[in-house]
Amino acid sequence: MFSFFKKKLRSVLSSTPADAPVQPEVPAISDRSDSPALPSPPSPAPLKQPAGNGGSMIGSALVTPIDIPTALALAVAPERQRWFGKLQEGLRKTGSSISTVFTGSQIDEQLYEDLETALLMADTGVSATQHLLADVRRRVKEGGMTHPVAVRNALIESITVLLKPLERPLVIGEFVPTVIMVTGVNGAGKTTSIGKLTRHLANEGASVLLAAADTFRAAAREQLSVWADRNTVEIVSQENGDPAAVSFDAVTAGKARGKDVVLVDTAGRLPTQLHLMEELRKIKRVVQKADATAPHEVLLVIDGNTGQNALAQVKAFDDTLQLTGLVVTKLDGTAKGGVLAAIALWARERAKASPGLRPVAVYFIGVGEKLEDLETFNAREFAQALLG
Ligand SMILES: Nc1nc2c(ncn2[C@@H]2O[C@H](COP(=O)(O)OP(=O)(O)OP(=O)(O)O)[C@@H](O)[C@H]2O)c(=O)[nH]1
Repeated sequence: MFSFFKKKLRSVLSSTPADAPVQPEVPAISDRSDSPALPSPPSPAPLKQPAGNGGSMIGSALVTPIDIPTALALAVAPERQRWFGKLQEGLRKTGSSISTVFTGSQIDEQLYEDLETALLMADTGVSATQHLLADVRRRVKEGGMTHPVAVRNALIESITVLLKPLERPLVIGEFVPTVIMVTGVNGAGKTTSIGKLTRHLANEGASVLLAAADTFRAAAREQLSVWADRNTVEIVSQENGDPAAVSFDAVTAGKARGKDVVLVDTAGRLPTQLHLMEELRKIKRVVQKADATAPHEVLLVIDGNTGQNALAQVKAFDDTLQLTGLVVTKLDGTAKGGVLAAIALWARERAKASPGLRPVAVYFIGVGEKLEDLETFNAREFAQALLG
């Protein structure tokens, strides 16, 4: 069983740099009742009460508890095996054309040519395709392999090794609150993913404050609320307000109320909309003003179905914001799942070119619209599901 989040003790981590590599196997938030996983929240600061609506004011923003119908019972965490089945099913379109390459009886140049074509068709991109081909050839040679099935296994290894650096758990608890800024193009799955994350966090006992910095779309707040858990989630919103001001107010409120997590939902935008990209930069800057250590995560949600276009988004948003992580949605039914390999190669080159930057992780991947359709990313599992 995989934990959805990794928790860290603030005291333990005070000697650890924020960008230090994360070590695996730390207890999950779910065992917080047995361990001092998350520091006790400080006493909430008194908040200004607005007249007559039951909410409270943080700066100019109204903070109101979200009312969720009780019929929405908390979902039980899915078994990983069931998830693997879903992932395999979701990646079938991408994987099946690659797998047919290995149905012959010998390893020859034709096989490598077919593999190259299949990887390119899966939107792996030229560089990652060349990288994988060279690595597979080396493995085949060094291993003295003679049967195409062995090439398939070599490819699983090559993909696993390439993707491995992207595999890192999202850490909650090192900072209180952990401020997570979520960005992406319109329709990538931001609000849905934030909703799922919120629900998982709430299920594990973490208190969450949502900043509705998507001030364009009124429905975004309602969309979030159906995922949220009664009493553990509050939302800071401001109709037609300034997204940076909403974010500032939310982080301030999160600190005052000792929330475990503040999730900042931003409006969708294209990297070509420069003024909107500048607005994201401003949100990040203003969040930093509210908490000098924040944002602790800057996530980009990408639609896996958009293949190489998703890679272009990653590069553009990273240039603007210095991303720390990705959520890759809509890997169900896509023929373009190879883009993960392209992202991994980009991340590797980024780490070489800018060793001072925090590496970009793929924290979660999504294969559908339900809560259980978003899970933590695991490199080997992904490679096996792809070619399984
Ligand atoms: N098939 C599939 N659909 C998904 C997945 N994740 C999200 N969706 C759907 O994608 C659509 C867009 O999702 P939203 O969460 O509204 O996207 P958004 O990025 O917040 O959109 P904007 O607020 O317009 O920027 C919705 O219909 C979601 O249900 C996924 O993993 N698989």
